[in-house]
Amino acid sequence: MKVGIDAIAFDLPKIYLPIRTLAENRNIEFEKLNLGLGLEKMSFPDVHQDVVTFAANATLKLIEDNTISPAEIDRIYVGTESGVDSSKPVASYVTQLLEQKLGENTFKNCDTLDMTFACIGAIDALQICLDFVRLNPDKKAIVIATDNAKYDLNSSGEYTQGAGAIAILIAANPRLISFTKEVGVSSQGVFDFFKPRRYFSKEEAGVDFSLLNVEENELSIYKEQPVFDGQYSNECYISRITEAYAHYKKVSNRNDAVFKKWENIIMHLPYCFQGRRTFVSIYANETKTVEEVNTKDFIKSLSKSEEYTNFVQKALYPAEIASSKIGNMYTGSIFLGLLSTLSYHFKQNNEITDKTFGFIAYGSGSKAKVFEGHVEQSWKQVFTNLNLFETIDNAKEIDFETYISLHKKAKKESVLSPKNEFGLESIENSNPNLVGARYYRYY
Ligand SMILES: CC(=O)CC(=O)SCCNC(=O)CCNC(=O)[C@H](O)C(C)(C)COP(=O)(O)OP(=O)(O)OC[C@H]1O[C@@H](n2cnc3c(N)ncnc32)[C@H](O)[C@@H]1OP(=O)(O)O
Repeated sequence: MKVGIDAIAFDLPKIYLPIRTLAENRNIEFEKLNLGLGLEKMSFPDVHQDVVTFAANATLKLIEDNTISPAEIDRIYVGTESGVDSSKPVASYVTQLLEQKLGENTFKNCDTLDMTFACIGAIDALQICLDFVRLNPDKKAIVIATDNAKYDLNSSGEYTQGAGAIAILIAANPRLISFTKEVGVSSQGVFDFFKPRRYFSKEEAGVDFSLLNVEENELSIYKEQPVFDGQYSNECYISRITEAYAHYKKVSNRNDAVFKKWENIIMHLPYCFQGRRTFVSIYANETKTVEEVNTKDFIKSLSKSEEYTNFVQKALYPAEIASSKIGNMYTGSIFLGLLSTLSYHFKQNNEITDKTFGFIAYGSGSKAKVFEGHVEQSWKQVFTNLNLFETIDNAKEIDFETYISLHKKAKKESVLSPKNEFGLESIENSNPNLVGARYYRYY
């Protein structure tokens, strides 16, 4: 029996800052960001948007566009590293919101959960749900990847920002992608990118917690932006992925260059060109002699060669298209790559049924996973009304001042008023039993 992704939906920010605008204001060469890292636009959440609204909107679309009966859904598992609460999961906000539209108690018997392991949390959720359906073929699960990839102003992560959610339906005999069981894994505990809990005095926190009965230094917050070392995080990404690829060959009992069977390679993309800049090591190990690979600057020159550029254009480019215009989505990034790749083939009218995709996931902290998926016969049916590229191209450009005021949360009015979507309405600050509760509604 095949198990995998039966349907997919997304919700993305509707506003963006051109990378050229950011480059000009930060005094960074635009060519470095555009030609060197592949960046074109940076999507940014509006005032009423957060990881909850992205997740709820994507899931509502998934359910409505695919006429899924909510009663069929046994699990809703969310992968996120930017939750809005340290205890109450995003999943519980999502079911609460969906019930506003779909009816009270719709998800009463549905198992809901958040999973966090930086950018790989939604892949972990996917694999747990795949196993669940393998054991219970008559049941279905929804996995949601939702995040706001927000970095400090003026940091080297600033130009890689992005946000949004992707929701997928996991089922037996899927229409889109079926997955084989083998998974290559590599993990190592490191501090390449993390979001530590920090303790604050009431004054430092700068928030009115007067209703809470707290002592000095009892307030702790997670900063939305990570602590990170960019170049070290790149090294960890490359090491874990190379190791997970080797492990994948071991667990799947293969000695050949497995990537050669992959029509496309769908990687976690923290920015557009990270995949191509990394995969060159695996490409070299699999296709060149040890002497060549160990020659000084060999990998660097291979990465610029016509041979490798042609390979990138065929295998990796389709997943990069959306990334260059959205930015990082943390957990959602690998699923955006899948959407982008399938949308590309749909637009080109390519026949890719039965083709194999290689999936390469990474989460800081750190862990990588490598596995394979096969394109199912009815994939085009799912893509008929998805319009990913059109949706991205319809986003509204914002200017630098608007971006800064959104980043600093100084802007109070949405750039684009919410319409036909869930939006954040208010945050409780008067009832002591509910301080900090977030209220949303369908606009
Ligand atoms: C965060 C996650 O989601 C989890 C992860 O994956 S961790 C791994 C990735 N880490 C991150 O994304 C953390 C946040 N990002 C960052 O800190 C930084 O963006 C980064 C470390 C990823 C990149 O650092 P950077 O200093 O901006 O860029 P750098 O590594 O020097 O590369 C610049 C590229 O532009 C090229 N370049 C520079 N000037 C150029 C020009 N004028 N024209 C063309 N190309 C140019 C350089 O040659 C280089 O490309 P190659 O190495 O392929 O030759």
